[in-house]
Order: sequence, then C-alpha cells, then structure tokens
Amino acid sequence: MLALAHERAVAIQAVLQASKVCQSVFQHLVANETLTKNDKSPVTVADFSAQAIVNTYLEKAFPNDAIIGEEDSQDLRGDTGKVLREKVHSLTNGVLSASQQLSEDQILKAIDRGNYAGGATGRHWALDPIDGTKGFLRGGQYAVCLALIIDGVVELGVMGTPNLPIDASKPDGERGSLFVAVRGQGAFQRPFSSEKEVPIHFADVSSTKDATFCESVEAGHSSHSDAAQIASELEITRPAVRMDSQAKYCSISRGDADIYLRLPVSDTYVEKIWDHASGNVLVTEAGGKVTDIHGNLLDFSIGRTLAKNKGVIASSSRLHDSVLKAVQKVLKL
Ligand SMILES: Nc1ncnc2c1ncn2[C@@H]1O[C@H](COP(=O)(O)O)[C@@H](OP(=O)(O)O)[C@H]1O
Ligand SMILES: [Mg+2]
Ligand SMILES: [Mg+2]
Ligand SMILES: [Mg+2]
Repeated sequence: MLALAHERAVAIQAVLQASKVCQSVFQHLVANETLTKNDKSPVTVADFSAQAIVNTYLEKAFPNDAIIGEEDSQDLRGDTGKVLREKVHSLTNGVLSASQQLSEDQILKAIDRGNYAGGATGRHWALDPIDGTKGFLRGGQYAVCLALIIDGVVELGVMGTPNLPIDASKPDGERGSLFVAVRGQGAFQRPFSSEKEVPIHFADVSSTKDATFCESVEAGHSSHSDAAQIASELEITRPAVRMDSQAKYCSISRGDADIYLRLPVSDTYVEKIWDHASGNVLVTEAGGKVTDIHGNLLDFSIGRTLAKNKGVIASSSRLHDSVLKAVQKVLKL
C-alpha cells in the first residue's frame, strides 16, 4: 500500500463533505450568517461548519493527531453566538452520518480541536475550512484546504474548489474539483462527481514572456502594483489572472497559468500555514517550486504561521529562478 493511503482517503472524504456544505450555504446565505473577525476579515457559518465537519472526520480516523485550524468557536458561544451556533449545528449534522450526529457543545469542541500550536515534530493537520472567504461571499473562487504536516514537512494536501471549472478551457462547464497530492506520489485532480483521478502538471512554458501569472483579487493581500512591475520585467504580456484563494495553486499546478505571486503589502503581516500548506505540496508534486521572496523554501515547522518567510513565489521549476530574480530586482531585495 502507498504511504499515507488511509490519510489521503479520509482527507478526500472530509474535504468533499465540507465543500458540499459550503456550496449549499452559498445558495441560502443570509446577512446575519456572516461575522467580521477582530482582524476585520469575514467568517461565515460555512467556515465554522466546514471546520467542524473536517475535524470530526479527522478525530474519528486519527484520534491522536493534532489540528491547526483557522477558526475557533468563540463567536458561536453564549447568547450573542446563539443564532450562528444553531445554524452551524444544523448544517454540520446535515452532512454527518446518523452515527456521527453532534450536540451543539460537541460541535464547538470539534471546531476547537483546531487550536494546536504546531511545531517541528510529530504529525498534525493544517485546515483552512474556507480559504478565500471574500471570494466565497462574492461567488468567486474559494477552497477547502487540508494538509498533513509530519515533522515540519507537508506530506499530504487535499483541496476542494467548488467554483473552479473542472476544465479551464470550458469556463461554463461543470465545476467542483478535488486536488490531491502526497509527497513523492504526484499531483492529481478529480471532479466532485466522480472518483476518477487524473494526474496534473505545470504547463511546459520555457520563457517567462509566454507565461501567465495569477494573484489575489484583494490588493490588500498581495501588491498588484509590484506584480505589474515584475510582469513587465519578465516581459509578460498576458493580463494577470486575479483569483481568490489557494485555487491559484491549483490553477498553476494544472497549467492554466504559470506563476503565482503573493507580494507583501505590509511589513508586519505574517502568512498563515493553512493558507499555503496544501498548495505547497500540490505545486511541488506537479513539477513546480515554491519559495518566499527571498528564495527560501516555506518553513512549516515553526507553528501556526510562516514567520520565517515573507511573501510567496510559486511557478514551474523551470521559470522559478527568472521570476525570483525579477521579484528581487523590483522589490530591491
Ligand atoms: N494583509 C494580508 N496579506 C496577505 N494575506 C492576507 C492578509 N490579510 C488576510 N490574508 C489572508 O489572505 C487569505 C486569502 O487569500 P487570497 O487573497 O489569495 O484569496 C485569507 O484567507 P481566508 O479567506 O481563509 O481568511 C487570509 O488568511
Ligand atoms: Mg479567514
Ligand atoms: Mg485562508
Ligand atoms: Mg479561511
């Protein structure tokens, strides 16, 4: 049996169920089901429910594994959290089997299983129940992102992308894919609607002038102006593809675009591991390379953040040196 086969299968089921909840919430989302967190970013009933679902699957299959999850239950507690809590309760139980049904209290506990601090040893999972919540709210791209980190290295990544066309050349065609990678075993895509996986890899682009780059929709998450200068330095003529979430990692890994730039807009922001862990192993397994703007590999061994890194550059291995050089020239590093 291949390494991590059971982990891979459980992660796929967990991400698939969580993705389906997100899809159904989007169709029925009402205003009082979204909150603004302390850092001014949004969170919805779907984020909480997706985290409860994934953590429940993980607890059942791997009771000894710790989890680093983006969300916690604080906003769902007490009188002020009652409306959201009840909604998250019914949504979550709606996808769990009869034997998995949870009380409100168990759901809050399931969400808070994601409170692990992380570190360099042992096994833990990193979960972003909805990456790109802003994309989710505007009907754009978002991703349910789950990764397994062992001794500080990302070994498995599974992402669900409910709104990404299965085939980029058919933008109006079927949507909803899973992207799956285990270190050393390649990168794969399968639709939500079938279990058939196909291998994916980067496009075979030999020069940056023929490349397409992608970046965040939010200029507050990645500098659009620096990216435009870097693109010009690389003689890129195609317009930037702006897309929310780690769907960017999925897009470059299957050759829809070639380069993903995440360029710091502030000196103080530190990237979170759940925003990059699953994308990191996917890109590597699809023939790509991921570093920060200094050319260092991302260090997932130091806790909940990527505090030793700044920004992200992901591209095919072939283009990475040229892209890094242009980034460093424009950012004067
Ligand atoms: N100032 C900042 N710089 C970079 N990333 C930021 C940021 N503020 C928030 N983010 C992160 O950007 C993620 C979305 O990335 P993108 O712009 O690629 O869609 C958010 O994930 P969530 O949506 O899970 O909260 C959040 O963690
Ligand atoms: Mg968030
Ligand atoms: Mg995120
Ligand atoms: Mg999130």
